[in-house]
Amino acid sequence: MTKVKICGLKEKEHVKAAVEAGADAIGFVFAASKREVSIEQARELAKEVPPGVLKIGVFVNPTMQEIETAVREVPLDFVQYHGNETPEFIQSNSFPSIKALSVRSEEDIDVAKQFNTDFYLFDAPGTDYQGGSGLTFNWQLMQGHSIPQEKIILAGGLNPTNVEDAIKRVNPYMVDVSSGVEVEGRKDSELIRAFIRAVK
Ligand SMILES: O=C(O)c1ccccc1NCC(=O)[C@H](O)[C@H](O)COP(=O)(O)O
Repeated sequence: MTKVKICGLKEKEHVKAAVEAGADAIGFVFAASKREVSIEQARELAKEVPPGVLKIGVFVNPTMQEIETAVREVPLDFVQYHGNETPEFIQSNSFPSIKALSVRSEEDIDVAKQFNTDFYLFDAPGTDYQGGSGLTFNWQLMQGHSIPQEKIILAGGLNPTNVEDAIKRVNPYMVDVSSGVEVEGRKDSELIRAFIRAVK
């Protein structure tokens, strides 16, 4: 069954709603964004996440020190690189990793092969921030690549209505959502539940 990551959580009630509804991963954004949280906030939110649900820290061009501090203090299970990090930078540490790639063309999907990471998160290009735009990209571009399906996380503009179709077309290991479970810029517990229901 396709796994689900609910990203950009800032409030305990939404972390609880996601966990209770069966989320497999929770994302905390440590980058310039309306969804940004501090290490202290994330540490408090993480207390609501039981073992078995992954805690993923989202970073944009972080320093190694920033990553190490967050991994230790929250603590995090995965580091999601959502900026222009190089393959060498990502490989210079041993943290489980996800490399986010903005998809405009088939070539953008091939870029994944340069990175030795646990997962690739294919996303629409950012608008206001580096991610979390709420826009979809052309899923047709995900046909015919040679990336192992079990390494693919699909993101970008997913919501309770379109996620079933997205899964049928792309067959990802995991889907990721942020804007699609928000109302007026704030997470919504009912939409979180509806999204997870639609996936499962
Ligand atoms: O969500 C953000 O605000 C964000 C800001 C800066 C870098 C990454 C960010 N989000 C990363 C994610 O994993 C989002 O869930 C992903 O981009 C999908 O977002 P959406 O299209 O809003 O569902």
